[in-house]
Amino acid sequence: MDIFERLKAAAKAEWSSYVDHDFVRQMGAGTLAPPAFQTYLVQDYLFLIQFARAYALAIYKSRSLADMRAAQRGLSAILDVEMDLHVRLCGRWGLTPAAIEAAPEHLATIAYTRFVLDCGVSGDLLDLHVALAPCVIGYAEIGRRLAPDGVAALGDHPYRDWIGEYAGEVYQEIAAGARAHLAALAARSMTEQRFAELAALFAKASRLEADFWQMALNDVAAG
Ligand SMILES: Cc1ncc(CO)c(N)n1
Repeated sequence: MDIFERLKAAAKAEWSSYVDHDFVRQMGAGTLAPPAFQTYLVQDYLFLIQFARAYALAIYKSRSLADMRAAQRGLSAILDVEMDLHVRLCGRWGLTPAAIEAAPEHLATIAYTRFVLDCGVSGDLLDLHVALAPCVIGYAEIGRRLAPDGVAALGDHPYRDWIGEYAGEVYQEIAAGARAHLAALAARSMTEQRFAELAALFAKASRLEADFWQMALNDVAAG
């Protein structure tokens, strides 16, 4: 069992509140209300700006070039891969990057991103990567789950672009790389006494992921 499996097992309830969230189920079923998806994607764009800062912080907190390169891959996954999806989809709704960046951040966006940044500022590189893990590895798991028969089988699914992005090979490899790096980092610097502390960080980040989905559902319910 690698460190990621151990963290997931230690935070079972929080993890499933995230990956089995209603938002995810509705998206998979194609029944998710488009305004909820739009709210989510605009907030996610703002979220990714802060997560790019968190990966930049991981470069700063690295003592070896190998750790720096791992963090750089996370940063480039956001800047060169994920952001393209967000810009493309928001563009279809007539939203420019400038308009999205001018949108106010929801509290759920602020809570999650600043929590992760604080883990990095107050802790070490392992704390920071554990706080980042639910994000990158979780979306790969969700993507695979929503496209069990592969991206091609999605047909004209209303959320095929989103699902295809996270189920696709490029993102799956990014997540596998992040998972392998986390395992190497833990093998090098984790003590057993520290595991409970790391599991608490992981559980909190997973809960903040669930709150992020919920924020988009609540926003639409509130009109
Ligand atoms: C909220 C959230 N979690 C994870 C990811 C994956 O990068 C994302 N784009 N947004």
